Amino acid sequence: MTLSMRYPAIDETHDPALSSWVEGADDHPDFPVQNLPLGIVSTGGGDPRVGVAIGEHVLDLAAIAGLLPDDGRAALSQPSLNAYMALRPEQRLALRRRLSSLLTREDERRAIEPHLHRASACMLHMPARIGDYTDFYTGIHHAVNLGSVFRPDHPLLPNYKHVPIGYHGRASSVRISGVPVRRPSGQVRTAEGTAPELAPTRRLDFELELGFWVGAANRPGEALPIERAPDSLVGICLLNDWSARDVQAWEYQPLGPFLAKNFHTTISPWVVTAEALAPFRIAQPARPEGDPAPLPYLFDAADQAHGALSLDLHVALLPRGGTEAVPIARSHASHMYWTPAQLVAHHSVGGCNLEPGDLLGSGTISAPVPSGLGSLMEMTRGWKDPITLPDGQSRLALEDGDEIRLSAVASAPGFRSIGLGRCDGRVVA
Ligand SMILES: O=C(O)/C=C/C(=O)CC(=O)CC(=O)O
Ligand SMILES: [Ca+2]
Ligand SMILES: [Mg+2]
Repeated sequence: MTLSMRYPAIDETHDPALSSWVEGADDHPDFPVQNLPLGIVSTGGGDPRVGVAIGEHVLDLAAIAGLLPDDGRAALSQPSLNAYMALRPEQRLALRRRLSSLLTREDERRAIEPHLHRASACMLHMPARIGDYTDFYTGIHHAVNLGSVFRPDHPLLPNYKHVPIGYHGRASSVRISGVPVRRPSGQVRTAEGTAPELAPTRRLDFELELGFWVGAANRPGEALPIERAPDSLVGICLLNDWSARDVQAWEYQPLGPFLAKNFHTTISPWVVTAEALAPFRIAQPARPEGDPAPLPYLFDAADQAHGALSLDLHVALLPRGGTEAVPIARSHASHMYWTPAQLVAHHSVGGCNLEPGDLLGSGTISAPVPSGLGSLMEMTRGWKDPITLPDGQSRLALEDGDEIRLSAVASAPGFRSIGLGRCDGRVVA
């Protein structure tokens, strides 16, 4: 195996000239035939099943199981993608190639077209049963910004550049795009030195993150070497780690975030596969001069050469009562200090078994510029400077009725861009 083959290769399914017979798919910003993301959908009150997004349509894979590769087909007749995520890389690749051919070849159209549904008529469900969700802290600019508010004396703690920092999140409250986000109550202190009270959070915030879906990985007690980590990264999504910052500020020491971040996490419902991402892998930016080299278990030359992602990330706010979402931040996935493979290698190094359907959050991905901040706590410089919206409203924290929309586009010269779909959540009282 050559170094560059750790991740799926670019093949005929990424050809920018490929055209689908599905009406409108070629012009769709997120889901042209070069993407083929998988999700769980139902139509007309039917059972949830595996579907693939193509333009404004969804193809029901359970209904065309007979046309899919024999090896691995059973994984696609399930009400979740956990079995798909457990497939071997070559099985996942064979499925993608078959789907690409079915949706581009005119001679397949008659057999396939009856099983296409308009996306607007489909209900989307959680893509997988998430056994465990872990949130990392790889956005180094976010870590510096947040640290300067929480711990002005040491914004970046001395471990940051040696160990991928993370915390075990809460899988049960991860929800797909569109599910309203109820403002949580929690213990807060109104002023330093006063007694805490139980109150609805006054510092509700969002976090711009990517989610990494884990597939077949390691057995309990066995570390997964970084060289094999790419096989376990089956796809990505957008992730908004809603945060109650006043609760967080009071509760987080010494064990880290707890109730401040476990009430609701929003993800985009489509799994954009590792295979689809082949053209969008880039080198991990070189560590600044003077930063420590990662320990050997976190270092792989191929991962450094291909393990980062070329994804533009966007945040928009649709304010309460508003009709138009306002762009409030734009960042890029290359601001992650650690690659997804490094996160997997680190998570498993002590023998913790990762399972198909586990979800890893990147941590908030802020860019090192004022227009690229991935949370309100950063944009307001620690609740000091409100942001002003075009309609004259201003915000320090999110208000009831506000909606946050995350989006992302993968692009590379010579390839068709693909998107991650929607990751929206509206705050309710
Ligand atoms: O104490 C801190 O520095 C802050 C920690 C977090 O907010 C945890 C978190 O969700 C990290 C992230 O999204 O980058
Ligand atoms: Ca987070
Ligand atoms: Mg758990």
